Amino acid sequence: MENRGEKNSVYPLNSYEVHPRTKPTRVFMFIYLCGIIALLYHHLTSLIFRSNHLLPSILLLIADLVLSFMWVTSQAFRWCPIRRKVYPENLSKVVKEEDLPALDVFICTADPYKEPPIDVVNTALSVLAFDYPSNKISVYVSDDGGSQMTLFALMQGAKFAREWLPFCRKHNLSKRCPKVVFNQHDSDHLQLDSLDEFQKIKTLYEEMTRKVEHVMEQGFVDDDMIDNEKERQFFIQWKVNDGFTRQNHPTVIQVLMESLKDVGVSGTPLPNLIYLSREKSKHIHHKFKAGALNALIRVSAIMTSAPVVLSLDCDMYCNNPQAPRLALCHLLDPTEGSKTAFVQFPQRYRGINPTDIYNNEVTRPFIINPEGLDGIGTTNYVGTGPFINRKAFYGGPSQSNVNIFPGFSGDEGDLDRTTMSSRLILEAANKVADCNYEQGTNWGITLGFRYGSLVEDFFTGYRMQCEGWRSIFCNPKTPAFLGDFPISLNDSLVQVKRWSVGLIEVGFSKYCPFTFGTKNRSLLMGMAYGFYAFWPIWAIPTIIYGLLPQLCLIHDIYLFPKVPDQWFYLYAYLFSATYIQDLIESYYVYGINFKKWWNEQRMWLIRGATCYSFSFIEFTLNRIGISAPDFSLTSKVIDNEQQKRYDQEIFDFGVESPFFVSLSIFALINLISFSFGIVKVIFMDGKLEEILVQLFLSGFVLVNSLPIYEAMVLRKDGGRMPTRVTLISLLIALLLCYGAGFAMK
Ligand SMILES: O=c1ccn([C@@H]2O[C@H](COP(=O)(O)OP(=O)(O)O[C@H]3O[C@H](CO)[C@@H](O)[C@H](O)[C@H]3O)[C@@H](O)[C@H]2O)c(=O)[nH]1
Ligand SMILES: [Mn+2]
Repeated sequence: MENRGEKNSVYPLNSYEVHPRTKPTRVFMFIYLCGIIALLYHHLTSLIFRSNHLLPSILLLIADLVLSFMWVTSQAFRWCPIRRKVYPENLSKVVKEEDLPALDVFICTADPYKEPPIDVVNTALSVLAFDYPSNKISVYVSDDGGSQMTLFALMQGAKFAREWLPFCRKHNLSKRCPKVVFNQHDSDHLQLDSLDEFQKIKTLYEEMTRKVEHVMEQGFVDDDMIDNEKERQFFIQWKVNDGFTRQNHPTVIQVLMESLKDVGVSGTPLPNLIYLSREKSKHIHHKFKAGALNALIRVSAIMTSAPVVLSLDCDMYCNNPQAPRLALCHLLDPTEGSKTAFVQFPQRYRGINPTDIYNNEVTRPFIINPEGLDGIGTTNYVGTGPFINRKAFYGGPSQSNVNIFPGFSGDEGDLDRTTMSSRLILEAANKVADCNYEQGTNWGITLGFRYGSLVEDFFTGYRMQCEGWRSIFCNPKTPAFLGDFPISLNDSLVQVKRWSVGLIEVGFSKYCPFTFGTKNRSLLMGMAYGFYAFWPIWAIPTIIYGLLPQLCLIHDIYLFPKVPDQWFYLYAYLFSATYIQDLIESYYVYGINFKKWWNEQRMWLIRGATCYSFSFIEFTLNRIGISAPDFSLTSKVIDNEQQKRYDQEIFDFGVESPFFVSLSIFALINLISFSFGIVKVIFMDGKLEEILVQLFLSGFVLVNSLPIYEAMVLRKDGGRMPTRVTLISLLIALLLCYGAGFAMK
């Protein structure tokens, strides 16, 4: 095992080691590659010499070509995975507390009804309470929902913060998100004599929650919810503008807490808290989250311009107040720090059920692959949880003096930042949040978050790396941030569909990783990012292997080598080796138990049969102008019924979604084909050795589909498969079974 991270320094900030599995993995890579080449050879010879079922043979060849392509490109993740350690205890020896860099935190929210304002407040409070000098923290909340309720909630949050932040510090709480602290009745770690204090602050929190809920019920901020004239002024824009809607409204910037003016109950300084709702107009596209973040970058550049930026989704609260110090162990590294664009903490979630039925943890792309990318210096950006070097938004690591405010009369460097809420500062900040400010500038092209993909995070991180920046994966035992995730199958698939559309957008752009990435960075990076950019093509082998052998079986067409045939063993090897390697990696290296792993592979099949193929259709429709890209925000509101089913690990169908029609068709065709095969072998003298592979494939899908059959016939609850979906899929499945005979023969 190597340990190349520990520099000559007496006080190292970080170190890393290469995974011990790297060498055996490379040997396996070579053996498996030989298997793939043999398989493709077999395909070609059978196509040329024994082409009795031309169409199915070509389709199988296509499926295997796609699988081979994905396998080859994904080896970039396995080439040199590393694991890092940080030594935050050494930070104080390298940099004085007062010299720590300032931190601007961006929190994005977009809809008060899908993202409850009280949760946004909780996220903001958890970050305001970082174990970091208060006067160096500025939290900016971007509200794309343009909602007075969200502003009201944050205003209440700022009042509560005056009590909460000193309280966290005094008792050195290890969790600082109020909702979490109060929910788990976690007062154990407090001294007995401070329990009173705990109760008192809990009551304050509950009062705040009640007020916010009341305003949510009303749908607006009533005068009697406001304490004084100053607060009334906060909401003036909603009052004077009759046409204030979420899509059409002026910029609202409100400084809710100002470090230099405000102090907490104990006289300690407080961080800055700023509410921003950028200007929106129906006539100018707002570019979703990327647009919101670019407005945040500019506004914060005017108001505080901290060298380090943290970007969070509104549901991602801080679970470890040490997080900034962990990130600084990399960003302040004497040799590598200045080349580092961002330090990414993984997306982790709270409340995942024990076997993670929808594979929300997506361990492979979120934990396993990033360790591989880290080894080649190009960890991917996942939108929430990265600590970013502000310079990386403005150009490559060697670039300097970039004008980030084109067309701006005042020089932002000249602005006096000592009073953040001065008229001049606020005027400038308002100007750069205008919806037409970016027109004719490089924002979204070479500056800030790049436009053109629904996964602005992936795209922007990738472009930074092509400019020469490196990035780092930091995955401490105690997750730094925890977030929400969709708890119904349909919502989960809708989310993955959005990601898929975004990824294909990158794949089919002029920045295609295979060409642009390889040229500007490295072959391994081009392969890894290319793998992601074409991720949804996994749909092709899933559809072919999930339907074709089954339909052929029904029509007595046998596609695979018979059992004692040498080629049969090749198929058996390739199939089992991938599954076993995946299982070993998941189980031994990442501690994922068998059930979780099984559910994970099931979700890959489900995604292949639903959202991946739908994302291709959506991407095509967007390209030819029939539809437009849509962000389809994930709802973070909890439906009690759904939550109950989720906690009991019961699949939640319930809605009449086209995804479920597609899924049911797969389930039914495989059921029919498997039954047919069994009947054939037992009662009609069918030869098992001839149909074994096809029977196995049907059986494999069948076992994976058990929850679907159950939801179709046995269940009565709200999460059952809607009857219409079952009937429509049955009809289509029967038609396909019948029609396949004509097509294949
Ligand atoms: O027009 C928009 C749309 C979304 N958001 C915010 O974007 C975040 C992510 O939205 P969510 O619906 O939760 O999507 P997820 O799929 O959970 O988000 C993942 O995927 C996104 C890219 O599709 C990344 O931006 C996110 O960081 C990443 O967590 C939320 O905070 C939203 O408030 C905006 O600010 N403006
Ligand atoms: Mn989310």
